[in-house]
Amino acid sequence: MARYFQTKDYERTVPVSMKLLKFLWGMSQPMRLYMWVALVVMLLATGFDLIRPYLMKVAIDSHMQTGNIEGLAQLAALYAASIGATAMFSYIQTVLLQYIGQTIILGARQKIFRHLLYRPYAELEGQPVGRMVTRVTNDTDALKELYTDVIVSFASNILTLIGIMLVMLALDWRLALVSYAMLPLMVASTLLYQRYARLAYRLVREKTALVNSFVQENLNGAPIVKAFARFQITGEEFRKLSDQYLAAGLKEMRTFAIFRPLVDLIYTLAVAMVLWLGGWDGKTGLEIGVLVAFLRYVEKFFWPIRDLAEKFGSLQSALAAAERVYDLLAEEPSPEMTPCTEPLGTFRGSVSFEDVWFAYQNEDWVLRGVTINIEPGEFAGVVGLSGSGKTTLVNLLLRFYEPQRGVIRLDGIDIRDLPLPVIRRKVGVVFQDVHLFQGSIADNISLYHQEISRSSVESASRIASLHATVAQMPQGYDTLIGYQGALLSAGQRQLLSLARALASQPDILVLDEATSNIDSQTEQHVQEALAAISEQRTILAVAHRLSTIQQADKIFVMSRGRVAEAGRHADLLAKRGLYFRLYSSQ
Ligand SMILES: Nc1ncnc2c1ncn2[C@@H]1O[C@H](COP(=O)(O)OP(=O)(O)OP(=O)(O)O)[C@@H](O)[C@H]1O
Repeated sequence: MARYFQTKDYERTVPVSMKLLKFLWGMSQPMRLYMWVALVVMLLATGFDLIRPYLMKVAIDSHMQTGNIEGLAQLAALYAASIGATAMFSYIQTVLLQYIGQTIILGARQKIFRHLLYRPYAELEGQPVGRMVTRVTNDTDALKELYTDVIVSFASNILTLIGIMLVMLALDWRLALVSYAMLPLMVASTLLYQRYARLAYRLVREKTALVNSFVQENLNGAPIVKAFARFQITGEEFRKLSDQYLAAGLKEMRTFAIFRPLVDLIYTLAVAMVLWLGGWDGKTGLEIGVLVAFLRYVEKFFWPIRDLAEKFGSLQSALAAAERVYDLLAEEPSPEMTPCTEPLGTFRGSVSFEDVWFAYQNEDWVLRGVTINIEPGEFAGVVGLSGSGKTTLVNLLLRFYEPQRGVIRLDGIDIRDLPLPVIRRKVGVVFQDVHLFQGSIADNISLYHQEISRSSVESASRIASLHATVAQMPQGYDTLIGYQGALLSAGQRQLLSLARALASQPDILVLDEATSNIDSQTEQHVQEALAAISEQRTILAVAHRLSTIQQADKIFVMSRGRVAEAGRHADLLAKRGLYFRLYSSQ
């Protein structure tokens, strides 16, 4: 059975640390009063349920045997009332518990999502999106169960169990002791069940996350799947994952399926023992009503135990989810979490890299002592072969990563001393890969910033040479652009992304291959517009197409992480070095 679950990871039990309990207890804080009320309601529902076998005993022993029809009718009414009360309290209990769970988890889900967004860029970049989706959705759902299904019902089950044991003792202590004799058997099978149920459940969750990631990745990359006719391979890979998911699900089901009949078997044993002892005792005068009531209590006696065992599985999975959520939220907040209290002053716009060394991993240096100086209002170009480190410069300037050595300064201030929100607001960037959100053109330019008015959106769009295209659209700036801007051409998407960077009127504009998909005529317009605005702001443009940066005040030529050459277009051509070769090859 030990090899039943192969994955070692899942053989780990969740340590219920004080920290975790404190975290869970803390999350329930706003709902605590409701939880107490739910416990009372639950006990009332169970109490009305438990009273019925006793009413039956009274009916048989006191009324049927004496022929007291009136008493019997009264009892029948009481019996019916208790059924009604149980139903009513059960309903209230369900609604209340769901309300508690949903409310707690509403807050938790928002916290997790915000936290993920604020994680450092380097960390997010390496994560499969599907796994993060699972954290925000599935894990919070599992956590919800803790509040809807586990905590309160645990307390209620334990109290109910004690209640039943006491009632059984009061009815007939010998029969009670016989029933209790089944407890060790029950505990043993419960423990065994818990062990395998927990492993099975974790396996299912892990496979769920894998399936989610796979579906997400392949649907995002649908054009590649189609263009490279990867239907069959992708289908087969998904089939393998689904098979693993199915196998995990079936393991979980088998574990579950064994447990219930096992409990029934133990229960039947208990009934047989009670009947045997009751029958034997019957000769010495055990009232039939007591026996009937006792048998009902024995049945109910096993309910909370079975429920506890089953809920223990939920408890474990919820704890596993809680642990992941706790670990996630306990991570050091990224500097972006710290709200910016300083007023956003204006940069004059100088940018400098001073002997900057950077490696994404270990000692694989991508930048090797880069020194760049850009004066306020200058238009600087960065060129170089693919992989020479141009985009990395942009990533460092935005503090997506920190350099291992050297300093980057904005207006002479080390950017590590500048609050991130300040940098992000003052440096506008157009990325190589354009990402557009669902919504209209205007929404995508303003990114829902209230302070960016429709007229700012329009003027940014004019500078980006997008206005004429938008003006022709029936809904103008309110035109919906579809999922990831599917309804726009690649060039239009780039122009939109440029307009977005311009709309916030940054002091420093960074363009990473911002015009690579645009025709030369439109590019010419963009160049002129940029030249006009570059009088008030600094522009740093990374480009493959050298025509883009010919007018630049300075051009830096990158080669293998170093600045190999720097100067104006004409001077660099005259040098007949790397820039000349790049230029000649275009
Ligand atoms: N997130 C990352 N993790 C690890 N290595 C990376 C990462 N991003 C880039 N690199 C590596 O860093 C080097 C420089 O990449 P960078 O994107 O800065 O080049 P580039 O000059 O902008 O190239 P291109 O012109 O193709 O955009 C490359 O060798 C690349 O493999």
